[in-house]
Amino acid sequence: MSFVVNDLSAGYGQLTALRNISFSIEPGEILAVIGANGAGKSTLLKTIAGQLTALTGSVVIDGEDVTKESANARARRGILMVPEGRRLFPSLTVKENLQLGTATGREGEWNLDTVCELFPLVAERLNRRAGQMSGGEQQATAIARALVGNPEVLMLDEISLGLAPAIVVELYDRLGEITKRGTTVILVEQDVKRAVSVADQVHCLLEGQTSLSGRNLDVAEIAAAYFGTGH
Ligand SMILES: Nc1ncnc2c1ncn2[C@@H]1O[C@H](COP(=O)(O)OP(=O)(O)OP(=O)(O)O)[C@@H](O)[C@H]1O
Repeated sequence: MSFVVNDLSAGYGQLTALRNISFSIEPGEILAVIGANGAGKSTLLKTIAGQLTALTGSVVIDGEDVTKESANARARRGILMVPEGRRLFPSLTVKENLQLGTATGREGEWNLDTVCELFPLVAERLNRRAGQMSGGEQQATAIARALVGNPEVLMLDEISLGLAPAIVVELYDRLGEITKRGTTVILVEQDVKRAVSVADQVHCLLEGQTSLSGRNLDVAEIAAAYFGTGH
């Protein structure tokens, strides 16, 4: 499955928050999107997911242009996002939250049993209300909820935000299990070192535009692009 973003722009009313972003990802690769607060990272993910309308450009999965499709239609194609802040239903149990993730109707390796194997801390808490769990447990549940929808492209928006370092390491450790099944991962991460350590490609945004992108970039170069001191 190929995934291409070409010349994508988006915004809010008068504000163009994202300008002319292009990249392509191979199956099973991880692309890290990095940039300072307000750089446009979440806007990029929301536009790919279809929650925001693209002003220019296209999102193409497996040769099919989905730019005009609704967010639900894209989810049925396997373009799924774990949003910043997780957005679980706090009064529902973990299991009920996971069951909502199957609404994509997609067949595949991921189901309640396999996500529980991947995240034992989710397995132990299936009957707990989501709102009663720790941030790390909620984040694992949010990722598991997206996985049961059997994504082709899994987008993760700042999964480490506000979590204890140990749980962040545990969550990142699981990414290999996800990509080895061919799922492509796009992750937004503020921690440049962590992003570089897991990603095959890095895409750096500065004020809505690409300041640097590619493979095998070094951390100093990325840091310069992140802060806009690279040129
Ligand atoms: N719902 C919205 N309405 C209006 N402007 C918005 C909205 N969401 C984001 N913006 C603006 O769009 C720009 C990009 O924001 P975005 O959330 O994509 O950045 P980000 O890189 O994800 O930052 P953060 O790390 O703070 O989440 C910012 O100037 C922001 O203020």
